[in-house]
Amino acid sequence: MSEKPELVPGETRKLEVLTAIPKNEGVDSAVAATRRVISALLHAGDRTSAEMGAVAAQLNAIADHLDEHNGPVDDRLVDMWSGEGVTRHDPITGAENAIAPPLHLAGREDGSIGGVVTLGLPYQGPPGHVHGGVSAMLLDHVLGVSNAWAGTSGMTARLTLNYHRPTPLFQELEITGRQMKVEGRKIWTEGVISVDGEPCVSAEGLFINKQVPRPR
Ligand SMILES: CCCCCCCC/C=C\CCCCCCCC(=O)SCCNC(=O)CCNC(=O)[C@H](O)C(C)(C)COP(=O)(O)OP(=O)(O)OC[C@H]1O[C@@H](n2cnc3c(N)ncnc32)[C@H](O)[C@@H]1OP(=O)(O)O
Repeated sequence: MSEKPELVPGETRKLEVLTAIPKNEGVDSAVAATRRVISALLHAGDRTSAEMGAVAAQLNAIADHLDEHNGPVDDRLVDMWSGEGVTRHDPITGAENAIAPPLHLAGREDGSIGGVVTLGLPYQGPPGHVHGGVSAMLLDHVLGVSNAWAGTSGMTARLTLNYHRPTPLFQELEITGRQMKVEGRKIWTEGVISVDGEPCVSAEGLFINKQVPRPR
């Protein structure tokens, strides 16, 4: 068994960005524009059918153009799982994933990781607040990356969530995670979503050290 909250003295890992930073060019800016579209379409129901029909035609033309120039899905999968691609496609931090908020994460010298994100309308559950399943998704990922940062990763076997208070939309959320313990193949990891230092959702995960092979 090894306790893993602290790095050993002298270890050289420094604060390090664990997710790709959007470069605001090329695909990153196209994805950012798509996020705007997703948000703008919410409650756009008071427009006329003709206006929205024209919007649908434009969006379909864009999708047709992208599909035409995309390689086969098997090749895209291989690219996603090599090099920088690993942090660019996931649905939480991925700069090239329009459904990612996106959250930017950094590893810290004390062995924890963290990041901030502000969520808007697409992530709403209770009025004006974040959907509980979205919080679960964010925390599952943050716990998974905490494991990568600590050096021993696995698949989520069990995720326990406690919802302490409603998590607001449109306010900066701080999300942190830390690997707590490794025992054989079992990995215990914890994380929290806070606002102004007050916890909104906390998570405890049991991960099992097993990797699904990367496509190649
Ligand atoms: C330098 C740093 C750089 C960092 C760069 C950053 C980039 C980071 C890149 C990438 C980060 C990505 C982050 C992603 C995060 C997302 C995570 C997910 O979404 S994972 C998908 C969802 N999870 C699944 O789909 C699992 C499905 N389940 C399974 O595959 C299996 O059930 C599995 C692997 C969990 C276990 O199966 P078995 O056959 O390998 O092992 P068995 O023998 O069943 O269990 C082992 C032990 O664990 C216990 N166990 C298993 N499941 C349990 C459970 N649910 N509750 C309690 N105990 C359980 C068992 O009782 C057993 O314990 P006993 O050894 O007997 O003591």
